[in-house]
Amino acid sequence: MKIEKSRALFSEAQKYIPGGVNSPVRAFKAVGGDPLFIKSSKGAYMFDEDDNKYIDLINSWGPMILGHGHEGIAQAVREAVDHSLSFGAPTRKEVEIAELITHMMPSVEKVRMVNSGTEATMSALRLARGFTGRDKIIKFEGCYHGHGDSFLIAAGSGAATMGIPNSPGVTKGTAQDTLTAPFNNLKAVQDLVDRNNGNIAAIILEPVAGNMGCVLPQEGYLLGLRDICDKNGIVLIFDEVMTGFRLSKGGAQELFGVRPDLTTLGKIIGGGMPVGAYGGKAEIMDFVSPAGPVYQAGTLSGNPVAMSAGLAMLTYLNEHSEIYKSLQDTTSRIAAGYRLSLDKLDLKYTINHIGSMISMFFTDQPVFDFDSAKTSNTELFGRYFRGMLERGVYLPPSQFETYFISTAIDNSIADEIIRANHEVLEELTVGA
Ligand SMILES: Cc1ncc(COP(=O)(O)O)c(C=O)c1O
Ligand SMILES: N[C@H](C=O)CCC(=O)O
Repeated sequence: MKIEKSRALFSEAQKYIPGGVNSPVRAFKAVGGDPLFIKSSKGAYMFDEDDNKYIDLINSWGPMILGHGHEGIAQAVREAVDHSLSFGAPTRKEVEIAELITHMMPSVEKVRMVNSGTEATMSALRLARGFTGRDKIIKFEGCYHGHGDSFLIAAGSGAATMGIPNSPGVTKGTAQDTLTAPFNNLKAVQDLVDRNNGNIAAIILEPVAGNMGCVLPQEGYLLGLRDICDKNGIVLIFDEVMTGFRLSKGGAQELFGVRPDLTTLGKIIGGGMPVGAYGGKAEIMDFVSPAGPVYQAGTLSGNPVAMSAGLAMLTYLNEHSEIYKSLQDTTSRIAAGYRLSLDKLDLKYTINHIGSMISMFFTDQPVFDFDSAKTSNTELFGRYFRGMLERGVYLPPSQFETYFISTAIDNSIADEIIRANHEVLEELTVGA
């Protein structure tokens, strides 16, 4: 594979950008080799600066549910740009998208737009604290909620990949207000709540974790958390930055039938543009300024171009809910193909999947929390990643991420992925 142009760009990039990238996981540090510089994308594919073509299983870390360059979204952006890039004043599109979000996700009675998932979770947390008058929060080991200080404790995603789940720079004062528990362990949460009686403002989680690889909630887990929150006056926050409008029209909360108090949303509601949002019960949301006392603001929040892209995307999803079944079928086809290869090669790796999210862990243990995710052989994952890349399949460059399937991946592309997976596993097995 020729990647001279990407290599040259990476070497230039390192002179001006820390580590040569604008988000750590992109640097390929966990998998080895040089990162690829991407020039364009269309449908299921991305093209790098050296004109190599890849089936994209990152899909911009989630938002490209409809694949790259969806015409409806692109057209909405073109039209918005013709009107303005930004006003810093209210617009009709903000009202329309807010109304649509509350329709698609009924637990969200009111919603505030921000510019990223990080902003959404930081703001939701401040709101939960302001609303309850309490300081402490509970998050789960291996869950990632962006890079806000309160969340860089036992964090997944890039923080886990870089081996810095607890980042320097977070003050002891902040860290002590973040309590952590293992995912899928209700007893651990109950113990924390009992030991910190009346001091917990919020429990925040990814209802399906995507940032330690794909990890599903066990039967009754989300309902159990709902119950603990109800009994203790704690605000339950579902971070649906990855799962909202991806796992179903109404997100993971619809799929599992559990209603959080607040929900955080991100990249998906911008159709790929930089957007985030937090919303939930009107009673809580009315604590946000200027309706209430909890301050939160943003010059570019509700940006008209981003709102137009998001509105086009959500409108499409709302009107085409049949895509969720087809995404699930494609993902199941890939999982079944992978399992067949594992059987043929007598390998016992673990595959977790739901809807259009899927991960393979290089471990024979079931993966249900961060500790079990960490039993995966990450060095082997690195070799697997490189093998897949050489065969034109671009996976997230870390074991602690999820692959995202888009509607642009049809059965024949899914079969290409399955074939590449088989070849690479066979090669790794022979080479072992
Ligand atoms: C579940 C979750 N929450 C929050 C974030 C933070 O979003 P952003 O990277 O847009 O700040 C991410 C992704 O990075 C995420 O996956
Ligand atoms: N897992 C993260 C987002 O969902 C990865 C994106 C990033 O950190 O750049």
